[in-house]
Amino acid sequence: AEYLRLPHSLALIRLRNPPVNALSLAVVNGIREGLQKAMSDHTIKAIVVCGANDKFCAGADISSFSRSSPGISFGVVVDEIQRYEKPVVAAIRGVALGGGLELALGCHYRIAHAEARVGLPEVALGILPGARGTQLLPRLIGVPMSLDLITSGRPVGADEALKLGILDVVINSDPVEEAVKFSQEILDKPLEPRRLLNKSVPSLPNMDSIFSEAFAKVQKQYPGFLAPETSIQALQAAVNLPYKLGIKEEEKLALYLQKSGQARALQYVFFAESSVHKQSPPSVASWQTASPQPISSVGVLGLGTMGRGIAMCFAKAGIPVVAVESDPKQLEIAKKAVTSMLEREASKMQQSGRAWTKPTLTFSSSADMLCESGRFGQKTGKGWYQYDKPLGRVHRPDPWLSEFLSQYRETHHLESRSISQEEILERCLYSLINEGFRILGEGIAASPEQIDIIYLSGYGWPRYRGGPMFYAATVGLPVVLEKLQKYYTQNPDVPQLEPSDYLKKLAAHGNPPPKDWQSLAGPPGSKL
Ligand SMILES: CCCCCC/C=C/CC(=O)SCCNC(=O)CCNC(=O)[C@H](O)C(C)(C)COP(=O)(O)OP(=O)(O)OC[C@H]1O[C@@H](n2cnc3c(N)ncnc32)[C@H](O)[C@@H]1OP(=O)(O)O
Repeated sequence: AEYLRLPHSLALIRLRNPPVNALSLAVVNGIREGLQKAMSDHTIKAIVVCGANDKFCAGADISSFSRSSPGISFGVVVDEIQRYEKPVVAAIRGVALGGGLELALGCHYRIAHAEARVGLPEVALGILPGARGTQLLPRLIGVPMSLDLITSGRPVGADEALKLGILDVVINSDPVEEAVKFSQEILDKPLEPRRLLNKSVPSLPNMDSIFSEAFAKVQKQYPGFLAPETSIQALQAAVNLPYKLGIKEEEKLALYLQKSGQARALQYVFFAESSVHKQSPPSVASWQTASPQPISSVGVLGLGTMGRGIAMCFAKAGIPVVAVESDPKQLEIAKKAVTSMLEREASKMQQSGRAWTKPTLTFSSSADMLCESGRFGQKTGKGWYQYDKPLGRVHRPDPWLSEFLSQYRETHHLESRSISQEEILERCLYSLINEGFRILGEGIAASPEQIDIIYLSGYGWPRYRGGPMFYAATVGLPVVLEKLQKYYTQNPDVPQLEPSDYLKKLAAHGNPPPKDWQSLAGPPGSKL
């Protein structure tokens, strides 16, 4: 941060850390030194805080989160500012987010440009506004709006922020110039009413129900996410405890979130999302040089209009298709439709004198066998389980199924054994992850981040787990490798379990983070 003496006995502290003036340790120290200088200089009467390059501050430097504990010591700076005996005015352009808004809340006044945006988006990173945000915001704008803004993390525009009371002045001109004029006008005004830490949270008669509704809302809206619920607990502390104890509770809850795997995963996702926008396919891949890959068989999930069309395309190309449809009615319709399409195709080809080779089109029989026995699942009260009643939801094991499975095993010469939840999870996930390593090694996927973002945005993978490749790094690559080796030895007929060379190469380096994988594993192959 830079310190400048301005005319009219004013000091200017300008945050400078491109591109978004994030709060690194150096920036925080700079702010503190600037403030101390201004306080000890008796010729300085007021201080304006602003950001360089048309941005106030986008909060803590997310890239350094793994090295420090964000928020905690910065809260002390925010309190110090409030207690200063000279007015401190925040001049906001661009964004004041996270720690950036907390800094502004510490200031005695906040002036912003009409196009500025302010907010506390910490929940999106798996943390909470831990530098006094959860304690100061409700003192300024009340509990209901603080709950809304903190649990959603949504930033608001300057006009809305003015209405809510977060900002004092919104202008269309330069906020620094405005703050300089404004500072001179408020020099004689008492600072005590501007110190949020000495205010109490506006009380409401129905506070308990406001909080219980907020808990219910976030559980429904963000299932599995820890940060929104934990933020509500911090806001409860703001209501129930004096400031001194409230900030201790905020610190405790912030630490709990920082240590959770969710924070690490969500911070990884923040950078992964921004990097996938910039990445192009691996350098070896190009539409000009790409050659088709051999396809030996195809699986189609779902036999609606699209699924049938896709199955037909492959069948017509002579590629074996396995199609799975769980809805028995849809399956019947699809079988008839596909058969008649194939027959039409065959007769067309016969008429044109071309040879017709019957394609292999196999429907999975397991669900059929149950349905053929009248077991349509919950709707008939029987399926893989028996239910309390048709359409009932309470299920219990069915002796009929044990008999069915034992016959099935006999027919297919399968040996029965119990499979733990752990094995199910590992075999499903690690084979998926293994495929991820394979396509990285082949140069088909540009980066682990790309695979992860596809899983987060396209396959409902929980954002707070960071995607399958990040998950592999969380578990540890040597562990993933060892487990795959074990399962492959037990199931040599399942090629998906054979550890990929790319994974082997990386695991030889221990457990490097995803961002280092490509440099460690060397250039990808050229399958594309
Ligand atoms: C020493 C400890 C101090 C502790 C202080 C107290 C702790 C408080 C907790 C927090 O503040 S958590 C952080 C809260 N802030 C955010 O979540 C903001 C995240 N950023 C954004 O929403 C957007 O980036 C933006 C600021 C609205 C700008 O969006 P725009 O579309 O204009 O640009 P981008 O491409 O997104 O970003 C440009 C560039 O900047 C990097 N970046 C953005 N924010 C941060 C950040 N907070 N920390 C580090 N880096 C940040 C972003 O990754 C881009 O970088 P690139 O290299 O160009 O890809």
